[in-house]
Amino acid sequence: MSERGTEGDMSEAKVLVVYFSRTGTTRLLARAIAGMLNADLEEICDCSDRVGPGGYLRSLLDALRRKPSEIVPAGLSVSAYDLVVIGSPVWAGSVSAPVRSYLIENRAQLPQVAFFCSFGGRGADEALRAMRALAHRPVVAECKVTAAAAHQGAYAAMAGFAQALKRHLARMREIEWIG
Ligand SMILES: Cc1cc2nc3c(=O)[nH]c(=O)nc-3n(C[C@H](O)[C@H](O)[C@H](O)COP(=O)(O)O)c2cc1C
Repeated sequence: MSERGTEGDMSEAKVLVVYFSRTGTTRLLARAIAGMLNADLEEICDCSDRVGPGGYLRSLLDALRRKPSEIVPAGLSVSAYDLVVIGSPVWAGSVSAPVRSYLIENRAQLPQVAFFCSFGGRGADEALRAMRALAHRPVVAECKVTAAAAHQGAYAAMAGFAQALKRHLARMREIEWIG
């Protein structure tokens, strides 16, 4: 499912924010960062039933087994963007299965990447490490936000993350002009 950003002061850099969210927390963060970067937004939809206790258990097992899940093919092509920002909930101290699949399926076409995750209280660094390893490329910036902070609207970390990404994109533009 995709939503288009509007034109603004970041109009020269094309940014896509992609995320998976089982219960809405990572979606909150994704919408916030997409707004800050005037980016397009795409939700990863997977084909497994992840609702309720059964869905929780299925998600936990997928994560423990480091098993990618079947996902709906992406609607927006990552190769059309200068930067792709990818967000995942932390599952069992790692990346969620749908984001694992997305990274595996799209990594050959990925431009520059940045990652964020939402989590209950532990395992965010490991999840970000797993995302880095799956992407097979250097990462511009990373951000982790607890679910509690996300639901309180505490987006200071996301604002700092967005600033770092804007600075990076501005530097890239300068290098292109000089080159
Ligand atoms: C299967 C499963 C495993 C989880 N494992 C962890 C974990 O290892 N560490 C943690 O801090 N939170 C863990 N959580 C909590 C989620 O990371 C957290 O609630 C997150 O913000 C949910 O994002 P979402 O609402 O976008 O799905 C887990 C949640 C699920 C469903």
